[in-house]
Order: sequence, then structure tokens, then C-alpha cells
Amino acid sequence: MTSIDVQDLTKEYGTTRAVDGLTFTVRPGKVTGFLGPNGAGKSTTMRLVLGLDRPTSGTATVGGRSYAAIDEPLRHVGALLDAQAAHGSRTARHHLLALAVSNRIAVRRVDEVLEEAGLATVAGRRIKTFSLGMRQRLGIAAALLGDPRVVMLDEPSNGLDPEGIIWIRELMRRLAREGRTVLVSSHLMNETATFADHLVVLGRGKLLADTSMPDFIAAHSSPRVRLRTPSIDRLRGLLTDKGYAMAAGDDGRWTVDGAKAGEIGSIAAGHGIPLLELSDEQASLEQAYLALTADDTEFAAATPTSRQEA
Ligand SMILES: Nc1ncnc2c1ncn2[C@@H]1O[C@H](COP(=O)(O)OP(=O)(O)OP(=O)(O)O)[C@@H](O)[C@H]1O
Repeated sequence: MTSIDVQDLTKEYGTTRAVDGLTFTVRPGKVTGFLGPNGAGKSTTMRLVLGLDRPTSGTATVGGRSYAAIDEPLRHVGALLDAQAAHGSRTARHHLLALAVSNRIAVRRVDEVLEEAGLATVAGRRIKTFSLGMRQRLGIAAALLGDPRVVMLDEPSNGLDPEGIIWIRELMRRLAREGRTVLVSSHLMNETATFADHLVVLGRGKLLADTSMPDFIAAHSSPRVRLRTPSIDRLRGLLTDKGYAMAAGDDGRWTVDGAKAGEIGSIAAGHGIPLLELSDEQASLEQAYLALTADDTEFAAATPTSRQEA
């Protein structure tokens, strides 16, 4: 089994504690979304796993070994950290060839990953002429070059067009289906909701959550019901008496906080109140994430306390 294991990991830069006593395991066969506000320590953790920085204390290992102890590491761990890191004066093919040769990876893999990343037709172009999205695709191609069991991608959708975003999503799902260990950081919650099975969430260098996506959403949101009825005054009176809070939507629907559709349906039926629509509202990953990280967001915009008239 090839897991990423982070154990009591701490990294200090001067007086900044970027990573603070972190412990979690990223398991194979799933896509694990790595979330957290700006400065939460996601990139630092990934850099520590890849041996690009030394921990102040604790360990970060892949398959039980530190990255530095792995021979020909690209054959075991593929990573995209900074898409700008490639030499601009090299062509895409040369960049990948150099990586392949230094890790004893079969040269045919270069064309395979160029094809897979949609770069086959521009493989002979210098990287400095590439757009951000093309660099991102090249970084992902490099991560896949050694057919690694472990893949770590830092903000892979950065700069990708809608077609590219669908491509990366399907790629990650496939890598997980193949039994690989996939860790992906992202700030795009709606996007993360489409590909992640599991979440590791950081705030100010500490672990805030390590749980499956459905459990995360259930734990950090409260139930809510949406309904439509021609007898709103009667229903509202009844529900208010029972302590429910109702709010009107702008589409003729109403929401009831802290309630399940079954409860509200029974109350309405018991009083002969017709319901034209009744459903449990699914909380989004974004709502759950914002609820969890509200206190751990270092760089939030100030909330205006008074509005200035124009
Ligand atoms: N090389 C460094 N020197 C000094 N401080 C650093 C260094 N790298 C990271 N930090 C600090 O460590 C903290 C964590 O940064 P990190 O980049 O790991 O966060 P992140 O979660 O990846 O953020 P983002 O979502 O903005 O990319 C920040 O306060 C950052 O300023």
C-alpha cells in the first residue's frame, strides 16, 4: 500500500509556524481534496512530503519512506507544485525527456503523457511561449511521466479552460480508480466537490478535518427544507408555533431551517395543508467549508460595517 503519511509535522519559518503538529494519512484508491484558506500550510506540507524543505519536527513519508530515500522518485511519486518551474527555453518534449532520462523512465512515456495532456501538437514549442493553462498541462504530464502510484497536485485547475477542468477532473477520478493515491489542493469548492472522495482541511497550519466528503458536509451544515404551498399563512403559523424559522425565497418557495422534509410533510398532512413541493436542501461543500474555516481565515476581506451612500 502506498499512502502518504504525515506525522506530528511542524514547519517554522522564523516566527511563522506554517505547519503546526499535523498528522494525517492519504490513502490509495481515492481522490483526497486538500483544502484550507490562503496561508493555511497546504503547499508547505506538499513541499515537506517531497523533501523540498526540511521539517522543524515530525515526519512526512510516502509508502513508509522519506522522499529523499526513494530511488528514481518520479517512478513512485508524481507532483505538480509550481507550473512555472520548467525551463522556458526548452521545448515541452525536451523538458519531459530530461526528466525521463534522469529517472530511467522509458522514453516512449514522453509521447504518451504529451498525448494524454493534450500537448502532442505543441510538443516542439519552447515552454516560454506556453500559456498558463498549457504550462499547467505540462506540469501534469511531468507528474504522470513515471506512472507513479502517488500523485500530488497543487491547484491543478489553475489557468485551465472549461474543457481542461473537465479533463483534469476525469484524470483524477481515473487515477483513483486505478488504485493510486491522489492528493489535490484547490480553492475551488464546487470543483473539488466534483472529484474528491475524502477531504483533509487545514487552518493556520493545523488539521481542521480529515473525513469523507459526505460526512464533512453533514457535519458542517444544518438540515434545511424547501417547500411550496398555496396555504403559506396557515403553514407558517403552525411551524412558527412549533419553533421552526421560515424564510421566503424570491421564487415563491420557502425554506425551513433545522428541519427534515419528513417532519414538515407530516405536520402539513396532519393539518390538511397541501404541499406543491417539498424537499431536503443539500448543503454544498462550499457552505460547509466556509462554516468550518470562518475562524481560520487569515486574509479575509473586512466586512463593511456601514454602507457609504453614493
Ligand atoms: N519559504 C517561506 N519562507 C517564509 N514563510 C513561508 C515560506 N513558505 C511559506 N511560508 C508561510 O507559511 C504559511 C503557509 O504557507 P503555504 O504557502 O504553505 O499556505 P497554502 O495553504 O499553500 O496557501 P495558498 O492557498 O495561499 O497557496 C504562510 O504564512 C506563508 O507566508
